[in-house]
Amino acid sequence: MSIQFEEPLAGSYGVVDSFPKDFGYGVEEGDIEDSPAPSDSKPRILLMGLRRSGKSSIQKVVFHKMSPNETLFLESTNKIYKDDISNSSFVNFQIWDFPGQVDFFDPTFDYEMIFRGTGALIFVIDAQDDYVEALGRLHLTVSRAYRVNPEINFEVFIHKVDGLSDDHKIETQRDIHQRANDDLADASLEKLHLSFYLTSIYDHSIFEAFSKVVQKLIPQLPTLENLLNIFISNSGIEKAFLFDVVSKIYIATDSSPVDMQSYELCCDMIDVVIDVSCIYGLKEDGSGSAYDKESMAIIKLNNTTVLYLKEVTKFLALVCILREESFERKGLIDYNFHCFRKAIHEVFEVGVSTQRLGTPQPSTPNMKTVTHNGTPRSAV
Ligand SMILES: Nc1nc2c(ncn2[C@@H]2O[C@H](COP(=O)(O)OP(=O)(O)OP(=O)(O)O)[C@@H](O)[C@H]2O)c(=O)[nH]1
Repeated sequence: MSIQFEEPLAGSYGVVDSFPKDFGYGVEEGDIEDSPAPSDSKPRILLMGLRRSGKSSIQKVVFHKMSPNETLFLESTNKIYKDDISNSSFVNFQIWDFPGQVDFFDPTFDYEMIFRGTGALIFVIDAQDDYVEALGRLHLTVSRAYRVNPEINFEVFIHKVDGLSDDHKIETQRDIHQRANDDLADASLEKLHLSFYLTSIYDHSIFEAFSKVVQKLIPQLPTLENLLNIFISNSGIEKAFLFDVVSKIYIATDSSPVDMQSYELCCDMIDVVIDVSCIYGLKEDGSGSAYDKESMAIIKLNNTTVLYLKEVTKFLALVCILREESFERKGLIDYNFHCFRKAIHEVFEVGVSTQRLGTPQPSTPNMKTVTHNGTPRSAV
């Protein structure tokens, strides 16, 4: 079904007719990267950690739709595995999966080059294992990386927490947090900030954590949040997520708190829509796409909640949660959505024209410009 351009209904809800003209996008003030760009210059997210901590599993589950059980059969990674996911996803970066122990003293390992082009370094710690060695490795890795590039976001995934009780999870997080920060303080690296997440591939926590990591690398995030806030408050919507359809990570949401259940509901909706579309939505000869401009879905739950999904760009979908009574104003919601969608496209078009005009690109974080379909593009 195509997007409708209905007249707004009169009522208590306003109409989003004037999105701010200044979307907050622009080239940030900052230094221009003066070091030579590495040949492989897409922004990077590095996945590091001890052997068998779960790095490859995370990458396969989040970006390649591998089911968690299948990861049991993954073989150990022996060399750096570069995964370029930009063709299928909004998220235009490379994920580098490192083999367990990286030897910083190995002369063939050019860690300076690697860290220079890195946006985020995710260090995975197996919470089901003794983590003393992992903490030592974490310290060595982040302190080296920080010296090369202090702009990297350092993210620690306390992983495999599906095996732990709730109390044990909290205790483990507290302990790891404390020890890691003590090590940094001892090395006078208090300015190095570590963010911690409890993750597991057996639930949505890994997608949530990855969402937060990616969001920090999107310079337009405040603008997107602002647009979502305006959209939901004028449409009687309770919560809205802007999803990268392929990975199911959300690249932005409105500023009300995210509860895990709502996020899971929206993820499940995307799965249902794509699965049904793959089975019944393609042409008879199998051509066509499971997700395109026409993609939209409405699911009414038995608790008077409605889930509403609509296409925003080739890679992005908006998924909203609202009450049945608010959905009676569907015309208004669709009109507002139309304005919202237009604004999102404009946000990303500014990026393209800025780039065409040859405006200097900022150095960090590494995703500063975007292509037409909203894909951030490296400015390294
Ligand atoms: N219980 C549990 N097991 C997990 C989780 N994530 C990964 N695993 C398991 O951990 C084992 C190791 O996973 P890998 O992804 O191969 O680990 P890796 O860090 O890439 O290992 P190397 O390639 O040797 O560095 C596999 O048997 C996975 O099934 C998780 O969230 N929970």
